[in-house]
Amino acid sequence: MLDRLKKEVCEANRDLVRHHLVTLTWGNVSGYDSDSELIVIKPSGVSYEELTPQKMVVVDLDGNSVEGDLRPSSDTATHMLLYRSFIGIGGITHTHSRYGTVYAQARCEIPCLGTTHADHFYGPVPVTRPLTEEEVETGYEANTGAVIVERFANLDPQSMPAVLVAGHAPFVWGPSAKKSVENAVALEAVAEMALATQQSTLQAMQQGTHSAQELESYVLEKHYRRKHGSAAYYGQPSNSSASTQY
Ligand SMILES: O=C(CO)[C@@H](O)[C@@H](O)COP(=O)(O)O
Repeated sequence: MLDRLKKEVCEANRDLVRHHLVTLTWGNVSGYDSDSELIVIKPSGVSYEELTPQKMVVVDLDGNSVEGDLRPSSDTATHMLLYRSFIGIGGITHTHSRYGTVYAQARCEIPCLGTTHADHFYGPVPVTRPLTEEEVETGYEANTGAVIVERFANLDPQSMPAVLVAGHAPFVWGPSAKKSVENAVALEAVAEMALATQQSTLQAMQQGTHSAQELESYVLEKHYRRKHGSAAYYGQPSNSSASTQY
């Protein structure tokens, strides 16, 4: 059952290492099959090198184990809530990638400072509020999902396929497990560039004479729409990234 998805999710998890997005086992990828309403997710604490499609864990949207001998990722309840809330997403990647996590720990959104960012994310990458002590004690992982969903009350998860959980790290999604990893790669790249941009102007910012310049909204609009939606014209006609919504 779900053999193709298990293979894709296994490869997507292994790709986290290839893209230098994880240290030790600090990250996980899942994929969602909308027909069966089942989630395939990395087993908790297992090294990426050891992963095989057979070791992937299958759970339903209530967290019941459906297949697999290993315990699923400790973040499974967060993934479950995102699949329930952001209808249409097919993959989720959670990492502690360095620059994305620096912004999450600073509890700062990643500002949209240039077209590299605008090509991929339609505006600043948002940061959640911190969880309360009660939320941590009464269902930490599910409540991590809840603060993400709360933050997206006025945001579109299609045009903004990423979030920073305050004091924690990024969660990124997409139409498939593979695409969610690609979005995590993009997030890390724009976070690194934004930090370098902000640091290079830091002295002037401290003196109050300069601040990092946010990208003009019309350039953001142009770059995002070149790659996303019905008016997209980036890439080749058969290239799905030209019409991909996430
Ligand atoms: O966020 C964290 C740790 O802070 C976890 O995502 C990370 O260690 C991965 O956990 P799993 O091995 O997927 O259970």
